[in-house]
Amino acid sequence: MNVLTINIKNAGYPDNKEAIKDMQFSVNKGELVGLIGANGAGKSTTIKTILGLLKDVDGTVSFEGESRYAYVPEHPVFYDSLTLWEHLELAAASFQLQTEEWIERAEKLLVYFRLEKEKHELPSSFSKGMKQKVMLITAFLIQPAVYIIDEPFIGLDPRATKDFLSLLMKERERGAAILMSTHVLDTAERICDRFLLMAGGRLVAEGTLTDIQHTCGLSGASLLDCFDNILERSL
Ligand SMILES: Nc1ncnc2c1ncn2[C@@H]1O[C@H](COP(=O)(O)OP(=O)(O)OP(=O)(O)O)[C@@H](O)[C@H]1O
Repeated sequence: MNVLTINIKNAGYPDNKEAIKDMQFSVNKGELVGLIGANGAGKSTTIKTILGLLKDVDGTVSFEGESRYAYVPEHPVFYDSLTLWEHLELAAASFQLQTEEWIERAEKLLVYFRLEKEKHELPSSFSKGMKQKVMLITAFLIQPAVYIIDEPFIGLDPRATKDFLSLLMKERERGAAILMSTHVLDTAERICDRFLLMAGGRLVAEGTLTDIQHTCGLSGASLLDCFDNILERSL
């Protein structure tokens, strides 16, 4: 079942209205889809389009029914005067989560990501990885139908990456649909069900690793080798 469906003729910015073109794809319930592409390929623009942040959009983005989504940005943003816990309270209030339920989940998530001691501190003073963890905790707290995650691996240490991935897999088992942009192709290759490869603002290949290997005639090749091959051909 499609939870998120994108059908974009073009989208972009006032001075670059066609930053992405002809993007059609969907993300299904319980599916983890990797959005892959070199710098400037159009991944963030695709995500901004899905989030409704761009004015210059010719096309449609639809979420199934009342599906709620959580967005985890690459660069975390916080309210300067709110503590970590107050950020969680704000998220819980915005999504009208049941008090006892969210508090129990929040406490567990803080322990899981080893931030329980910093509960009443201001995230604006946290390290990069700690800030990223707060974003992840907020998203996992909401338990949305769709996760949109922009490059999650850069700030996280190896243990936090492992913990994040195991929670993400649990969310997928729960039925969450996940769209995740990343440059970390070996991890993406290991965890994603399907890939969307972008270059020059367009989708240049999509499917499972086997589909993509088939597209470039490189049976058994890594995602990185397939991606290089496709990029060379699309130049
Ligand atoms: N605010 C903006 N105004 C005008 N053009 C922009 C803006 N942001 C991005 N672009 C252009 O849109 C295109 C796609 O950029 P985008 O940020 O979506 O790439 P990306 O795949 O997310 O790259 P990266 O991996 O570096 O984050 C690029 O040509 C870029 O120059």
